[in-house]
Amino acid sequence: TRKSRPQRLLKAVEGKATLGDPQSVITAIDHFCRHKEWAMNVGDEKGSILDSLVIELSPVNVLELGTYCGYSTVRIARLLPPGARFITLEFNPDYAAVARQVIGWAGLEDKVQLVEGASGDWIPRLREHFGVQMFDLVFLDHWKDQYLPDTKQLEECGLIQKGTVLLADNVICPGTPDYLKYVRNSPHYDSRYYRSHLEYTKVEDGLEKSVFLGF
Ligand SMILES: Cc1cc(-c2n[nH]c(CCNC(=O)c3cc(-c4ccc(F)cc4)cc(O)c3O)n2)ccn1
Ligand SMILES: [Mg+2]
Repeated sequence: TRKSRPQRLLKAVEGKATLGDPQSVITAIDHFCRHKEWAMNVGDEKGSILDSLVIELSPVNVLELGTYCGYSTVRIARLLPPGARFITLEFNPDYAAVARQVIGWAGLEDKVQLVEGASGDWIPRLREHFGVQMFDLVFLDHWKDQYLPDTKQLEECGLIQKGTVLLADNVICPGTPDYLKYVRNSPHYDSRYYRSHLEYTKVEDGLEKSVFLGF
């Protein structure tokens, strides 16, 4: 059967990128998605905003919801300080299989723990299973209707604490209206919108950065 889009994206990485060079993997994926086939990676424009926030935060414990092909996983992992811990959750086994190879091609497999399964099932188990107490940064990029319930579950499990930064992709397109209303109206979050565009297009989209102020 014909290869899937993630598999074709992986072929583009293997054909163009240099093994062990994260930037070349990022460049190869952006080139493929801009000139060959669009794919739902965070992309280079929003990716640069993500980079600057990761550099500024220098987080030790990072959670990503929605690995997809591992593009944002590579963008984040390449900037983490030594000894940082990065867990990324992927629901779709085919996406996860491609992401493992993309992350491996970037030489970042030792920095990332890719966990397969639904966010709702894994969040309550992250502390006892991975020994993580709280996250400094959570990148939300999975099913858009899952952003709010998963944020509430992370709060209830104590994995979001004072100072934790939530960074949400696609708050305009496809849109996460209930999540946006929650973080913007809650007295427990200081929220800010970084205006940008839907990856590889001129359509408006952006990232919402929300700092938890504690209960
Ligand atoms: C752990 C866990 C993980 C997941 C999970 N893993 N991977 C995903 C993918 C989610 N991402 C998207 O759907 C998405 C869509 C668009 C888009 C599409 C079509 C358009 F026309 C315009 C925009 C753009 C984007 O940037 C997106 O990120 N979900 C799900 C559940 N549990
Ligand atoms: Mg996205």
